Amino acid sequence: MSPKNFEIQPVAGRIGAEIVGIDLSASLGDDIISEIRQTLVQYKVIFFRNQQLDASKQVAFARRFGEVTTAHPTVPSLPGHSEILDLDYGRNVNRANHWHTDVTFVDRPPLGSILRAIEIPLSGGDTVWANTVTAYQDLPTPLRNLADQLWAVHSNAYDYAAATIDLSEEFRAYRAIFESTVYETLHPVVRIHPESGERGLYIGGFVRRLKGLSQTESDDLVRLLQSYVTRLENTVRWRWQEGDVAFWDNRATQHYASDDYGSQPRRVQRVTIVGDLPVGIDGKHSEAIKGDSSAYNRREAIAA
Ligand SMILES: O=C(O)CCC(=O)C(=O)O
Ligand SMILES: [Fe+2]
Repeated sequence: MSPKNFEIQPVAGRIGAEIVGIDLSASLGDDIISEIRQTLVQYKVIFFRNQQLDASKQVAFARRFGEVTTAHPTVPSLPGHSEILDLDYGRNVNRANHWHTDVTFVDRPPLGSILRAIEIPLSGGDTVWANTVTAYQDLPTPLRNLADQLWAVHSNAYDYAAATIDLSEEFRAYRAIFESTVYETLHPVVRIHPESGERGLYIGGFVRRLKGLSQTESDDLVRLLQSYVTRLENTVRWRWQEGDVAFWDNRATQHYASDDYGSQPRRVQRVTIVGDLPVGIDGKHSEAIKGDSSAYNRREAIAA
C-alpha cells in the first residue's frame, strides 16, 4: 500500500513508521483516516511529530477509529476530559517500565491507544514497542505449534500496594471499587488479527497463568515466549519530543516506557480505543471468567 495523502518513513526494520505530511488538528477526510488505519495495521505503531493537538482534538481524532473508553480506574483522567488518561509520572501515576499490552484483562481489550507528549525530559523517557506478529514468526516450529494450542488467563489482580501518590478523594473512592473487583479473561496465546489476519503472540503484563499448566510451567513458558517478543529485532524505540503523537495497535504490540530520567518531569496523555473480542486460530473467542468486563471501559458503569 502506498498512501496518497502522506509519506511513510519506517523507523525500524520490523515495526514502527513515522507519518510525515499530516496535521492531525485539521479536519481529516475519510480517505486519510482509512490510509492512517492501514498504515497502523501494517507498521503496528505510527508516529506523528510536532502536532498541534489539544485534548479535545486528540479525543476527536481517536473517535475516528472507534469508540473510546471513559478513562482508567487506576489512572486519573484530565479534568473535563474523562476520555484522557493524564499520565504525569512521579505525580499521579507509577512509571510503566514493564512490558505489557494495555488492559488485556477485559474481554474486549483496546484496539489501540493514542499517546500525546505534553512534557518530555531533556534526556531519557523513550518508549519501546515490540511487534508480537514477528515474535510469533520467529518461534521455531515446535514452539509455534505449542503456542497455537495455549490459552492464558489475564487478570488485573496485580499489586496496587506500590501504586500511586496524591489522589483526590473522589478518585480514591473510585479506585477502591476497582481494586476490589478482579477481572479475569481467557485469551488465546496466539491471536488472529481482526484486520490483517496475521497471527501474533497475545501475552504481556497481565497474564497470570496458562490453562492446563502448573504455575511454574506457566511462568517458565511465558518467559520463554516473551523473550521472542522483546528481541531487539522485533522492537522500535521512540525518542519523544513535545507535540509528538504515537498511535499503536494494541492487538499486535507490547510496549515499555523506559524509566531512566530520574526526577525530571514527564507527562503524556492517552486516549484508548475499544477493541473487539479476540479470536484464536481455532476460531474460538476470548471469554470473561471473572468480573463484568463489559463495564470496565466506562467509569460511570464501574462507579455505579
Ligand atoms: O509513558 C509512556 O510512554 C507509555 C505509558 C503506557 O504504558 C501507556 O500509555 O499505555
Ligand atoms: Fe501501556
